Amino acid sequence: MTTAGLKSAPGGALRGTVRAPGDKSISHRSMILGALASGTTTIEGLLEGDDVLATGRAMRAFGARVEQEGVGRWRVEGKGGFAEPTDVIDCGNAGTGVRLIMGAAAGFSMCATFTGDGSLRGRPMGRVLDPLARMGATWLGRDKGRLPLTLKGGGLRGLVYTLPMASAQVKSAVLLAGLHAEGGVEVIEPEATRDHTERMLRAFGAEVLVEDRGGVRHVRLPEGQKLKGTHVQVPGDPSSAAFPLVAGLIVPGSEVTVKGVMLNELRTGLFTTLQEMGADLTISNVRVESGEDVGDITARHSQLKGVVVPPERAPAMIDEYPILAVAAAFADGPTVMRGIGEMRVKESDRIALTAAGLQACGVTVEEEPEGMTVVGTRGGNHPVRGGGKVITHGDHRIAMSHLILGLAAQEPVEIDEPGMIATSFPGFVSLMTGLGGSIVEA
Ligand SMILES: O=C(O)C1=C[C@@H](OP(=O)(O)O)[C@@H](O)[C@H](O)C1
Ligand SMILES: C=C(OP(=O)(O)O)C(=O)O
Repeated sequence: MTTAGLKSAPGGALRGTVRAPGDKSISHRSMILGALASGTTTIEGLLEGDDVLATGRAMRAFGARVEQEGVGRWRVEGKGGFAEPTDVIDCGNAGTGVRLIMGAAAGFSMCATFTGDGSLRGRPMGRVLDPLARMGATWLGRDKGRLPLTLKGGGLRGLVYTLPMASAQVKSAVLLAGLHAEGGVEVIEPEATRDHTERMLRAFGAEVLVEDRGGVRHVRLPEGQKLKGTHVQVPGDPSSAAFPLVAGLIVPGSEVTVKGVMLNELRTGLFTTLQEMGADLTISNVRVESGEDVGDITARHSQLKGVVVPPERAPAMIDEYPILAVAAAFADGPTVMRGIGEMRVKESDRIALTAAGLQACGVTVEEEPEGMTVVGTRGGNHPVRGGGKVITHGDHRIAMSHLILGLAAQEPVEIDEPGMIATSFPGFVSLMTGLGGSIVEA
């Protein structure tokens, strides 16, 4: 892990074709469902980022055999359930990992103690502990359900649960617990969130019933579902593809293609928003891989204009607002982002850090409790200054977003802590330098 900072500098156009790394959400789920299932699950294209590797180690601790067979190729031998772990489960930096694993573990009559890094220990776990407790699980831990905590599961009853916030992690925790709950579970989503758990549960042989009732999704998992190992082809991660694609849009003269990007519409809100801003983004070669639409996306340098992002689009692009804010800095006029309070409880307070990072680079940003407005500098007329030293608080997306900004600004941009980039996008620096970007140790 690099300890020095990193610096990105403006230079020539970015050009080339790259492959998106495996999707993080699907990679976590392939490990967890593989471990819960009976028999063999083979995975291709797994994201070998630190978050997913921590989930793989956790699955071993719960009794599964998890082996790497090649680059991105893994085999999970599930035992049809979890066995009690003999040590603390450390989920590292991964909210997705710990929340989904707690849901899965709650189904079994055993105790498991969970922890994570400093960032994860500060994030709210009550959002999954509340529904799990209603199902009959118990837990002991710090105030407000922060990690570390011990969860005791087993003997769960069914639950009909309306999500109090748009969170695929909470939905997934309830569904995974529901695999071993009397009467099954139903999750009601007033705002649709990424549906990978539903799709993948089906691929592992479970019956999942999804109904849209007046714009509200009802996801029902009937009692008694059994999972069987399967093959998972992990598609490219749109949240990671966002970085080289936005770089292609804001660095003059650029043309960047990212191949194999998942196009699930509950994940592609950023691309829709960029197109509304006037981005030259073209999608080609659309095909279906493991039940998900996948395509190749080409971004050409574009003069963007500011837009109002519909708040209801937030769940489909929640991790992409920091990089959208960077694109918005290069646009003509303000870009208004609202309904994004969830950004404050990610790896960092992403509204505060995005605003602070952009302000350090000479961009005007107005912060709101659940939103922010980035005032674009009208591209060539008033270029983005850059030159900031950005505090990332160990947040990978804050780090990558500001490094992208530095490739298109007038002065280099420095970030303090690049090590965490490996949680979601271990090849980020080499991929960007391969396209012609200048990113070096600070
Ligand atoms: O389910 C998932 O894989 C994820 C859901 C989102 O979190 P929330 O469920 O907290 O919105 C997202 O931010 C995270 O990166 C991955
Ligand atoms: C929020 C994120 O991940 P997680 O919640 O899994 O830590 C992310 O990757 O941007």
